[in-house]
Amino acid sequence: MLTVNQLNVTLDTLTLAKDMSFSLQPGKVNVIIGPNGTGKSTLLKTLFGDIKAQSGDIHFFDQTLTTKQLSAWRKLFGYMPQDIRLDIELSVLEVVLLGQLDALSLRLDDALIEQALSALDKIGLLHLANRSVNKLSGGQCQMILFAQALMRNPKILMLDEPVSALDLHFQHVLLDHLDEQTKQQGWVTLMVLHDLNLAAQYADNLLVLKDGQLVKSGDPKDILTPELIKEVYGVQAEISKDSHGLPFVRTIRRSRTEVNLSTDGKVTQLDKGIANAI
Ligand SMILES: Nc1ncnc2c1ncn2[C@@H]1O[C@H](COP(=O)(O)OP(=O)(O)OP(=O)(O)O)[C@@H](O)[C@H]1O
Repeated sequence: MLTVNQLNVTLDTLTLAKDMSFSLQPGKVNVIIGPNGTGKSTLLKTLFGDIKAQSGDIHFFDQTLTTKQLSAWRKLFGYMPQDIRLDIELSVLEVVLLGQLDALSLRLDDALIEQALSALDKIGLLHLANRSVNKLSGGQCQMILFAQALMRNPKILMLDEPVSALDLHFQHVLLDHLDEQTKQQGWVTLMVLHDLNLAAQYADNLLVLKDGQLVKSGDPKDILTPELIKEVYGVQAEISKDSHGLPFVRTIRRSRTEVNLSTDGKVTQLDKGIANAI
């Protein structure tokens, strides 16, 4: 179990985690949602030990995150940060193998190569194995980084917006594989998603963040409501059920009168207010 107790993180003058506490169970997919700039990536970086919290503690069963034992702590993780570009002269297979960097420092054997090829095969990208990564599309890069994170054989898998560049097909390939492996391997999986419908379909546990605070957490079926969406995003939404009985969120645009668009396309006072809020 990954446990966070009374976590406080401030960067410059911004409070990005305020007395945050939660526990994440093995074998469960946990999804963080929340507005831009609210501290989602900061939370992942703090859990990974990239950002130091002002106070609070983080445990994985009997292991504790400390500066002294950072490298042992990081061995627990497969971590796919946000928006990484692969601007290097390596093949896809080599980049996936880098997920096993610790093993590589000893020896690169056939079993490791088989594992890397099998990881690519399972996500439908075996045909790219010998391609140079700096010639891949943005979505292909994202899938390759996912395969690399899987190669770590992690206990904790963290992904920051892993489907942001993916088409509909690959969104589901990645998330189905993630869900299946999380359950089979007993990983603690934690990812950031912006798409509330994907979050509702794949989260066993949803963590809703706003302004560095954990506003709500739980089963999406229980906690996703129009009121919550209005509170967190300031957007009107309707929620129905999909064919699996999962919440389906439909957001509703503001009327033209509300938006108060000027006919000549100039930004109005109301639009400026929205831009400032962002
Ligand atoms: N190292 C840093 N020093 C100072 N401020 C930072 C630092 N890293 C991030 N921030 C600020 O902290 C805020 C939260 O950033 P973070 O990346 O955690 O947001 P987020 O919720 O992941 O947003 P998004 O959905 O846009 O990716 C932002 O205002 C960002 O500018």
